[in-house]
Amino acid sequence: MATINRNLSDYDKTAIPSAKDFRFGIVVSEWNDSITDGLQQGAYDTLIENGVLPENITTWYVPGSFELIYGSKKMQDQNVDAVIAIGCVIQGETKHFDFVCEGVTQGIKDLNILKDTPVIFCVLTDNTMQQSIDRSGGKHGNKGIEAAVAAIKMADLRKNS
Ligand SMILES: Nc1c(NC[C@H](O)[C@H](O)[C@H](O)CO)[nH]c(=O)[nH]c1=O
Ligand SMILES: CC(=O)[C@@H](O)COP(=O)(O)O
Repeated sequence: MATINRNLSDYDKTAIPSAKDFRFGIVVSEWNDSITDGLQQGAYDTLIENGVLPENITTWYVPGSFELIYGSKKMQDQNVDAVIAIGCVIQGETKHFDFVCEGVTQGIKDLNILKDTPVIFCVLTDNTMQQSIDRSGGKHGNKGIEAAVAAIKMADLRKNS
């Protein structure tokens, strides 16, 4: 289902496990920070709304989305129950977009395989800035909210599996 057919901020609050005992790491790319700051705020607020204590949320910043791989790897070692990797990659004039998107996708996938702390992929890969605006608190909701919900669910699965 395409994003335009659902709002990224919508979720069933009755279907979220208790998150009060969980610790979360958030790694945020500074590239396109007008977008990633909105994604981070959405994720942070959603964690708090679902019972996570502020002192149990650690937030780090990295230069760009490609550095989310290393930052998330180090965050996995910080005694957290899940990591949220936040970035915004926007198509430019060259193929660099393709390599950054593929690299960060594969890198975060690898972290989910190699270590036992889930890393949530909250990376926008958009054609235009407007698409990013629409998905970071605009008309299509906030992907940071979606990512925080996924992080809570995966932390709960990790605890119970
Ligand atoms: N063009 C975008 C980038 N590019 C930078 C890379 O992510 C990386 O920081 C650089 O290649 C040095 O390793 N990053 C984004 O997050 N978003 C972009 O649109
Ligand atoms: C995703 C990128 O690295 C891209 O925005 C850089 O722009 P350009 O392809 O014009 O160099």
